[in-house]
Amino acid sequence: MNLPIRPISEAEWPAFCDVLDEAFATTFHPVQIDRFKALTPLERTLAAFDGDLPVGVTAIFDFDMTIPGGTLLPVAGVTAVGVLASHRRRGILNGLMRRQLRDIKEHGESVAVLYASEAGIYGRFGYGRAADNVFYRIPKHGSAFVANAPADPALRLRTAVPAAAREEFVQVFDAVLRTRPGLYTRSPERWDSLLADEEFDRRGDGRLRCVLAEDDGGVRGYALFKIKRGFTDHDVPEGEVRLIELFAVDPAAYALLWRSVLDRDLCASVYAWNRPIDDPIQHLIAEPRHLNAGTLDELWARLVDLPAALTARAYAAPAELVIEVADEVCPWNEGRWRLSTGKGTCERTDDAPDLTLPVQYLGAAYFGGRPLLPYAAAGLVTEHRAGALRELSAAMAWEPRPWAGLVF
Ligand SMILES: CC(=O)SCCNC(=O)CCNC(=O)[C@H](O)C(C)(C)COP(=O)(O)OP(=O)(O)OC[C@H]1O[C@@H](n2cnc3c(N)ncnc32)[C@H](O)[C@@H]1OP(=O)(O)O
Repeated sequence: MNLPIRPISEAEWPAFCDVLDEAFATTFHPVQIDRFKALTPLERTLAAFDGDLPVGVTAIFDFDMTIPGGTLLPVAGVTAVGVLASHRRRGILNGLMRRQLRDIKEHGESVAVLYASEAGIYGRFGYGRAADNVFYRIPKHGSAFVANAPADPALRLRTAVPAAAREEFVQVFDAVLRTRPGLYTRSPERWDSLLADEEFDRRGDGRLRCVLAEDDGGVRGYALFKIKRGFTDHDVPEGEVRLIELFAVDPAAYALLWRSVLDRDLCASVYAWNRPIDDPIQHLIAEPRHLNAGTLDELWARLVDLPAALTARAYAAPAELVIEVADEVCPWNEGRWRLSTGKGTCERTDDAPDLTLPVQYLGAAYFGGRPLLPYAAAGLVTEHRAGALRELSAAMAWEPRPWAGLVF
C-alpha cells in the first residue's frame, strides 16, 4: 500500500463521510453527519488518498476512560474505520492502523480503545478483547424479583421528556463514571448524540423515553428506552421495551428502574442489548433463565505506551515479574519489562522473562475483565516460571468488570 496517508481538511469532510457511507453500506442522514462532525476533531482523522480521493479513513475521539482503581485515563477512541470496496484487501487498513498508532503515541495517550464491527479485524494490530457485554430478552411473565430485592419507600418514579432531564442524566452518569473501568467521559456533543431523537432514526421503535428514580434529595437513577409497540392477531399486547441505558447510584434505585421497564403496560418483554457482563439484574431476577442472555465482545483495548499504561492502573493483587512482550506493530513496546505492582513501576530489563506473550493479551486484560490462564491453555502464551501467569492474571483482574456502555 503506497497511498499517502494524512488528516483530512475541512473541504474533504464530505468525501471522508462518503467512504464511511459506502464501507458501512449505510445511508447517513445529513443530521447524522453533522452530529458526527461535532464529535470528530478533524486533526485526528486520517485518510489514505488515491489521487485526490479518500479511499480509506479513520478518526479518533478524545476522552477519558476509567481504569482499574478509578483513575480517568486519557485514551484514543478509535472510530470510523472504513475502506472502499474498490480498494479492499490491498493493505490500506494496515497502513492506517500503523500510522494512527504512531500518532497516538506522539499525542501522549498510552491506550487506544475501539468497538469492532467484526471481531476478527483488530487482534493483528495489537488490540485485545477487553470487555464483553450481555444482551437479554426478558419476558414480563418471567421477570419476578427475588424476595430480598432492595426497596426504598423514599424512592419514586418520574416520567420525563429525555431532553428536559438531560442535566439529571449527567448528574447520575458523572456519579457512576469512576465506579466501573471502561466507562468514559461524555462531552456535551456525545450527550447530544445519545439523546438525539429524530424521526429518521427511530426504526419503528417510537420516540426516546425515560423514567427517573428520585427522592426528596434529588435524582438517583434513570432509564432511557424506546418502545416497539405490538399486538398479536388476537389483540394481546406484545410491545417490547428497548432499553438503551440504565444507570443508578444505589441498588434500590437500580432495582426500581428495572421494575419500571419490566412492568410497563402493553409490553410483554424488555430487550437490553448492551449491558455489563456482571449486571446486577442477573441476581435480581428470581428465575435467571428468563434473562435469555447472550454475550458479545464489547470494548477492544491496545497498549500504545506499555510502561505508561501499566503503571497508570491499580492492581488487585501483588505481582513482581518480567514480561517479554511481542509487538511488531508498535516496536517500542517490544522486549522485556519488569512489572512491580508493589513499587508501581514497569521498567525495561535484560533479566530472564517469567512470561512471553503478544501485546494484545495485555490489552485484553488491561481493564480487568480478561483472565489470562485460558491463553496459556490455548497455547498462546509461554510461561517460563510456573505460576507467573496466574500471578499476573490475579493482579490484573478487577471488579466490577469493565464495560464502556456506549458505542462510539
Ligand atoms: C473501529 C471501527 O470503526 S470498526 C469498523 C471497521 N469497518 C468496517 O467493518 C466497514 C467495512 N469493511 C471495511 O471497510 C474494510 O473491509 C476493512 C476496514 C475492515 C479492512 O480494510 P482493508 O484495507 O481491506 O484491510 P487490509 O487490506 O489492510 O487488511 C489488513 C489485514 O486485515 C485482514 N482483514 C481485513 N478485513 C478483515 C475482516 N473484515 N475480518 C478479518 N480480517 C480482516 C486482512 O486479511 C489483512 O490480514 P493480513 O495482514 O493477515 O494479510
